[in-house]
Amino acid sequence: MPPDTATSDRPTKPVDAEGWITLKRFLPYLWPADNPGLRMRIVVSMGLVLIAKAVILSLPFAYKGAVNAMEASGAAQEISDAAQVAMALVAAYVLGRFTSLLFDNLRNVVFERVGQMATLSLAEDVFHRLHRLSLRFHLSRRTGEVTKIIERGTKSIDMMLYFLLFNIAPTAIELIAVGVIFYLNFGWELVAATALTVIAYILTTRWITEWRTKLRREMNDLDGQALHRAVDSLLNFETVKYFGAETREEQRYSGAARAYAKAALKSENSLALLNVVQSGITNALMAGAMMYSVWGWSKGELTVGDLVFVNTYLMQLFRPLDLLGWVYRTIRQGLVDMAQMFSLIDTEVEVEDKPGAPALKVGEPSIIFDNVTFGYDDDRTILNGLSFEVPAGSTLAVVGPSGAGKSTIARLLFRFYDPGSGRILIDGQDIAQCQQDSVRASIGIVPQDSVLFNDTLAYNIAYGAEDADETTVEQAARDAALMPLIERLGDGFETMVGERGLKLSGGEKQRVAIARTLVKNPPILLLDEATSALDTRTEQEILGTLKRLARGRTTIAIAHRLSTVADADRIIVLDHGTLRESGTHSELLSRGGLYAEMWAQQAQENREVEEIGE
Ligand SMILES: Nc1ncnc2c1ncn2[C@@H]1O[C@H](COP(=O)(O)OP(=O)(O)OP(=O)(O)O)[C@@H](O)[C@H]1O
Repeated sequence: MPPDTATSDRPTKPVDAEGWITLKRFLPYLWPADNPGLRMRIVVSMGLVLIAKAVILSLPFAYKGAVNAMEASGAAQEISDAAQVAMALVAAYVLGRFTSLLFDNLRNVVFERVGQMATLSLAEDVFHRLHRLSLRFHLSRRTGEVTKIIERGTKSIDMMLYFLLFNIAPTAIELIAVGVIFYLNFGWELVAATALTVIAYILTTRWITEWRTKLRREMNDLDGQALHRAVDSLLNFETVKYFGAETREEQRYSGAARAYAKAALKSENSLALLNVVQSGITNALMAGAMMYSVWGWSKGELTVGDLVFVNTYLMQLFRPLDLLGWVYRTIRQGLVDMAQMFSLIDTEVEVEDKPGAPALKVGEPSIIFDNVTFGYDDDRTILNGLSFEVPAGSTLAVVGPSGAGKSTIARLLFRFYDPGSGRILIDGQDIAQCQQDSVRASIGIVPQDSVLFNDTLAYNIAYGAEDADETTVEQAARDAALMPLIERLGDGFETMVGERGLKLSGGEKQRVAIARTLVKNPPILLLDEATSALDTRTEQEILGTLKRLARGRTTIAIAHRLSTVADADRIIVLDHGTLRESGTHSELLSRGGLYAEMWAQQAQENREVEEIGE
């Protein structure tokens, strides 16, 4: 499987092979190695199933006995004796039914926890995995579709456990037991007829269900697409409004939703066909078996009790068999849903820690890019043999035309990707050989557009460190010059910031991002065009705060507006992924190269803007 592309359907293997693979993956959840308590619950509930089945299998004997006793004729005493026997047998029959129901429910109580725990641990596994997947996966995923896959997959596990243990296994046992009982009481003909019917039933059910599975897959895909359209459209509500595109969005959503509704209808209709075919097969056997009993009775070989006996067994057998069709369908569908979810779990993690990789230890936070070559895709190189050094405690500015690869430097430093060749060293250690968590822990970032959680200001600031207390959060807010805003807001630190922080202005969001980074207190700081989305006045204010943030830290500042980084200790100019120039602002200006050209151009633009302003 190509890395990080799991949101699409699984590759087309034969359905059975895929089903078995999924079932094998599912076994550890069914029989958790680290939880003997749950395994005991499964054993006990299976025991209860067997007891309930044994009771059920003995019932037709009582029923037959009662009917045969009622056929007694002769003296009043004989009839009265027969009535007593029939009465006792009928009582035993009813008691048996009740006992079997009791055990079935007891089994549910014992088993409930197993299903819940299996669902829980599967959901936890998927969530754990999703957050560890690479940036590439998250950039290409569709959030709505992924949540739907998880929801369907985790729901299936409970159903699968239940059906496998309490329907398929006991029904198989019942089938064998009924076969033996029929053989001992009536000979091989009835056994053969029952066996053939069951085989025909299973094969037809399987055949129709395979076809239905394809329909279901189509339906799932269309459902995911409709949900994706809805989520994407709602997330972009601002853009929709800017372009007055409400109707366009409605049409797009409606198109997807209608396609889903059509597929769902097709799937439902195919279900009706399956039910009719199944019922036809089972009723044919019922008719044959009953006629066989009547024929035997007419020849004096069988009693009325035998007719009731056969009838009761077949009725009992068909109840779970009737369900077997539904169970088979549910299991097939569950397998499809779970296969999709397991493929999410199996998505290859692009950036992995090497076994036994040490944690990055930062004493002197120097950064070295040593001949780094990198491309997001094999056919396009973004950084081409890039080398530069940022001494500990200094500030390096990275400038260059759009698309030159500036932000790519930030992503590589964070180890969102590993370089194709070359090394990135922090304090002399190759970050590709260190634990990625430790690399990320040593770097703080203020991106161009900070996205906040839909929670309180305090929550968003405290997010910088797991153990941040109130004092730390307050101090960070003060240092990030957030206090005037917080004092203005009615709920202070407890103010909700809205989805993705939309209730705050761009400058305010950047201040929250700065406060969050102050809470993290990393030795290395990355400013990725941190002020380029702001107006000039807010930019100046935030730049002041950023300078305070950068004090004492090794800083890489990626910038679009050269004036914001003119005082950096060193500036490198990137062009098409290669280092074109490097030096201080004045050195670069006097060199008259790309930097001087960009500087002159931006100065010209500023003058034009000022003239328009006048
Ligand atoms: N995830 C990605 N997959 C494929 N290509 C990408 C990806 N991210 C960026 N690129 C491409 O890599 C090139 C460099 O991108 P990068 O974001 O590093 O440029 P930049 O110099 O920061 O540009 P800007 O100043 O416009 O932000 C661009 O051509 C971009 O299209």
